[in-house]
Amino acid sequence: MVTIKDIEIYSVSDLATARASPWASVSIIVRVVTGDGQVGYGEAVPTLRVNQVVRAIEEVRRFMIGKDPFRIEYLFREWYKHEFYISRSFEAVTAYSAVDIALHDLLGKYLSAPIYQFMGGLVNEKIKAYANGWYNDCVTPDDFARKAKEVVSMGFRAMKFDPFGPYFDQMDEEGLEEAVERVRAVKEAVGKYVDILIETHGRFNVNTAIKMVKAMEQFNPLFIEEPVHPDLNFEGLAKIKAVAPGVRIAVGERIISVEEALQLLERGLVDVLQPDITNALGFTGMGRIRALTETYGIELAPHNAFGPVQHAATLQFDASTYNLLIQESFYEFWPQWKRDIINNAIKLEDGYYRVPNRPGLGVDVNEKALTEMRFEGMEPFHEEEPVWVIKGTWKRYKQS
Ligand SMILES: O=C(O)C(=O)CC(O)[C@H](O)CO
Ligand SMILES: [Mg+2]
Repeated sequence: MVTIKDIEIYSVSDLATARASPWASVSIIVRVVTGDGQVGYGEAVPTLRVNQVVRAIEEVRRFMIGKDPFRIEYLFREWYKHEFYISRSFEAVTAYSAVDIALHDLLGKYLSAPIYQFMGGLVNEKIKAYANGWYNDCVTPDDFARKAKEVVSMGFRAMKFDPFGPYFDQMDEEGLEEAVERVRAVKEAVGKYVDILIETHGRFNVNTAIKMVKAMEQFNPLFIEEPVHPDLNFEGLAKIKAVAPGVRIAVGERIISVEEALQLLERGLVDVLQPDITNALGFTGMGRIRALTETYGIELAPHNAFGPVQHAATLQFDASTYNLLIQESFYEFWPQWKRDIINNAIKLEDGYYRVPNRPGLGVDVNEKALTEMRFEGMEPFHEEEPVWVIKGTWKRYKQS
């Protein structure tokens, strides 16, 4: 019988080159090794949790060693039985998600099949992507317009950005005006047929979010994301739906269970769900969430903001997903060290990624990079600019 011999955990970074994405300036990669020498890779969420997540993966490792890696559903159920807080703990969930991704990678390698083959088979050979991480240091509308044009020239037909500068909870009239001007500049720069997606990062209280959504409706965004604070704010989302029923609302990057997805869906408050394979229980959780969204007639736009193993895993999931709207990608805007973690990059062609059809995740992890880039400790913390924004954008450009 094939058994799990070890789970190696690699925190990797080169803080000197941390660019647009402070929350992902460290990548947490797991490497599951079997007794007969095969390896599978997974990835976990770092966002100001690196040390805690590494400890949580060590706990999953304690349970996994000696087990049969192919009993994927059984292993999840067994760990669910032991891990008392798995329905409540982000750290417990991202730790398990990373290992679940690696188990699928392993299974694919043993079966000589890409993961999409046993997630339902190939539905989409090419995945439409939207760019994120492209607008670091953009402050004025001109800054945004210039970079947006560069994004289009790379082939992207869709892009997401957060135009809200340094506002949190509330936003005054000047703040709203600045945000509207930034969005208008991007829309004019990219033209009618390139989609714009407005990121809010769960910043606003309900009253502010309502004003914001009404002001942004004129730009026909593909969706507006996390318009209110992210604590499953059903009442807030309901008020937004009531005043702007035609605006598509996306949420879900922070959900950690299928049950949380259900709570959003059954209330009819969400138009696009954004589960993340690294914090929604890996392929096991994503498959269940996908079935739910199909039942409710909701589209998926998986969140994908951390690293290259997540990127490859998400594309495998997308390949077998019929109700896929669009796929987020930071890949083109990552620093080189992060791109180097994968040897055979998945290239963007006219705004689409072609899904690799090689076994497992379909990519080769650069093991040398994992050891050379080893990093101990947490990501940088910045008093003025929260870790979750694109670097250099927590600013106003008008001085009142
Ligand atoms: O990619 C997104 O949609 C984000 O919101 C990016 C982040 O700030 C990130 O996910 C924080 O962990
Ligand atoms: Mg987001």
